[in-house]
Amino acid sequence: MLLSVKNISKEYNNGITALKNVSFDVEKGEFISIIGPSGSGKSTLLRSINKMIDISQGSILFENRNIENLKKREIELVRREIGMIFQNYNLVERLTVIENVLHGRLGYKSIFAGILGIYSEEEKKEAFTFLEKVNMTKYAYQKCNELSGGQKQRVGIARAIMQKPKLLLCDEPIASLDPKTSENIMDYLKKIVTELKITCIVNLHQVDIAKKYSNRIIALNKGEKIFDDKPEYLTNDTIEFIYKDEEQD
Ligand SMILES: Nc1ncnc2c1ncn2[C@@H]1O[C@H](COP(=O)(O)OP(=O)(O)OP(=O)(O)O)[C@@H](O)[C@H]1O
Repeated sequence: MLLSVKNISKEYNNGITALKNVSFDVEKGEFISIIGPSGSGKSTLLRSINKMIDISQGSILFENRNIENLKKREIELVRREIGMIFQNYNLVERLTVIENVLHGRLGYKSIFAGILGIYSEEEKKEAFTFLEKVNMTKYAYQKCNELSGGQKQRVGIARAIMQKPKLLLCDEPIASLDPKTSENIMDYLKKIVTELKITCIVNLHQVDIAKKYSNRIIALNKGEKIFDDKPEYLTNDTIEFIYKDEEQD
C-alpha cells in the first residue's frame, strides 16, 4: 500500500470543518479522481497529503510511515516523493521551459546548487526526455510567460515527473483550460503516469473527465466521503446526490 488516509478531519482556524473523518487506502498504480462540489474539501485533502497543511485529527501513512509529527528534514524527504500539479501551473514565468522542468530536481539539491542552477548532464538529458514526452521539446528555450495555458500545464507535468515522485497529486489541473485542451492534458497525464507507473490522485470538477480517465472515483460532499468506487458504479443518481447542494453554496 502506498498511502493510507485514516479518519482524517481538518478544522481551519476560522472554525470551518473542511474534512470530516475521511478514510481511504491507495494502492500503487491507481489513478484516482476526487470529485465534489465547490468547497467540499478536495484541495484540503490534497494539501493534507502533501503536508502543506496539518490535519486536525486522524493519520496519514505514506509507504506505511505516519507523516504527522515529522521533523522538517523528514517532511522534505516525503515531499520529494510526492509531486504536485496545480491549476495555475506554478511555473517561474520569467524562466525558460527547460529551466522550469529542471526545477523538478530542486528537492534533491543543496540550496547553493539550486540557486546557482547547477544540474548534471544526466539531469539535463532527462529533462529533455520528459519534455519530449509532453511534446514540448521545440519550446525548451522559450520563456514560460510566452506559452498558452495548455503548454504551461505540459511543462507542469514534465517538471512533476522530473521529480521522480511515487505519488502525483494534481489539484484541478485542467480547471483553467478549454474542453479540448483539457482532454489533451489528461491524455498526456494518463499516458505518462501509466508508462512510469506513478500513482496519481487528481482533483476534478468535470465528472465526465473523471469517469473517462480514472480507475477509481472518490466523491466528497461537505468534507465527507460519500462515494468511493469504480467509475462504472457512478450512476446519474449518485452524481445528483453528490452535487445536490452545489447551487445553494
Ligand atoms: N486556508 C483556509 N482557511 C479557512 N478556510 C478554508 C481555507 N481553505 C479552505 N477553506 C474552507 O474549507 C472548505 C473546503 O475548501 P476546499 O478548498 O478544500 O474545497 P474544494 O472542494 O477544493 O473547493 P473548490 O472546488 O472550489 O476548489 C471551504 O468551506 C473553504 O472555504
